[in-house]
Amino acid sequence: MTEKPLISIEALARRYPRHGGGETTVFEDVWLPIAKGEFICLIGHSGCGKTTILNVLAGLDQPSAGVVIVDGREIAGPSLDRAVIFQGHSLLPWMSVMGNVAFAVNSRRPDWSKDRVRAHCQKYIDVVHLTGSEHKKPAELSGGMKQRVGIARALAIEPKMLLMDEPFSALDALTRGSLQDEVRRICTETEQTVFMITHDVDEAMLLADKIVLMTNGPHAKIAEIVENTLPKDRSRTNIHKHANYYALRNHLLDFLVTRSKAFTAESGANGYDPKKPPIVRPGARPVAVETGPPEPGHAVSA
Ligand SMILES: Nc1ncnc2c1ncn2[C@@H]1O[C@H](COP(=O)(O)OP(=O)(O)OP(=O)(O)O)[C@@H](O)[C@H]1O
Repeated sequence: MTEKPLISIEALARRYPRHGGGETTVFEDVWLPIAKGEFICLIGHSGCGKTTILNVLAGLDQPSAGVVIVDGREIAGPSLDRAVIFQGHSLLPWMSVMGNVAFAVNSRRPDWSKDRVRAHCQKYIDVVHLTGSEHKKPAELSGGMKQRVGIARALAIEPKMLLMDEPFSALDALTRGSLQDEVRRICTETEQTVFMITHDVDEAMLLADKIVLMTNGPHAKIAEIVENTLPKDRSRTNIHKHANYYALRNHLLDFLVTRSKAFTAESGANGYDPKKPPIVRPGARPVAVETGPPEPGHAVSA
């Protein structure tokens, strides 16, 4: 990354006191630059600290060491610059769809007129295809529709960064698929910067520009940053037809099944530097070699 990142996670660590004395280091030495408009998915086994990192980015948790810099400033607490979409939709049950979105927009733009807020909210309600349901209360909506309201609400405050913690995991497969497509379309169109946690390799391959792989905890770290080598115009229906699909998928699965456990030994042999985790492009030809047919397997660059 040559330009200055929008967000910079630097030397982040989280420790908790251990029963009986001492402390447990969940993760440490986590470094990650995130460029404006980038869609990042974080993948790692349960307990490696993904949600904790997201909470630190949101300003809802304090790191034990390290900082998060957004637009050149260290973050200190929550901000409407960083909107969070959780697994549960956390809507205000007594308010309509419009009311829920407007509530957030009013907090962000207290100087806006009622009409301006309404028009702005309507734009995002339309974007998530909830036109016609503006007056409905959460109890009248399906799980997928509620999640759409959560997405519209987060997007409507036009945050610098959208944070999502497994936002689709509680949905049925059909709803999940169509919402994934919508989120991808919206984030691409609006150049939204996104940091998302998922356990789903296929979801990460569809949505992310970069897939950040974490080693198992305790003492978890970023093992690799995997660049998505599939074309930008990918969709759920054509993604598996691309030549890089299996190289990318197999690389991610191999990491999760095998390499995430043995990473300490592997990294010791390879001169791993947590400040600059290796950048991997499965299926792509090595960046320095621009002639000849694409290489099989995957290329690695530091
Ligand atoms: N308040 C706390 N006190 C002690 N330990 C905690 C506390 N909060 C979290 N932890 C521990 O920190 C570790 C990381 O938790 P976190 O929820 O961030 O992991 P995760 O990678 O998001 O897991 P999952 O994929 O299961 O959601 C866990 O082992 C958890 O037990």
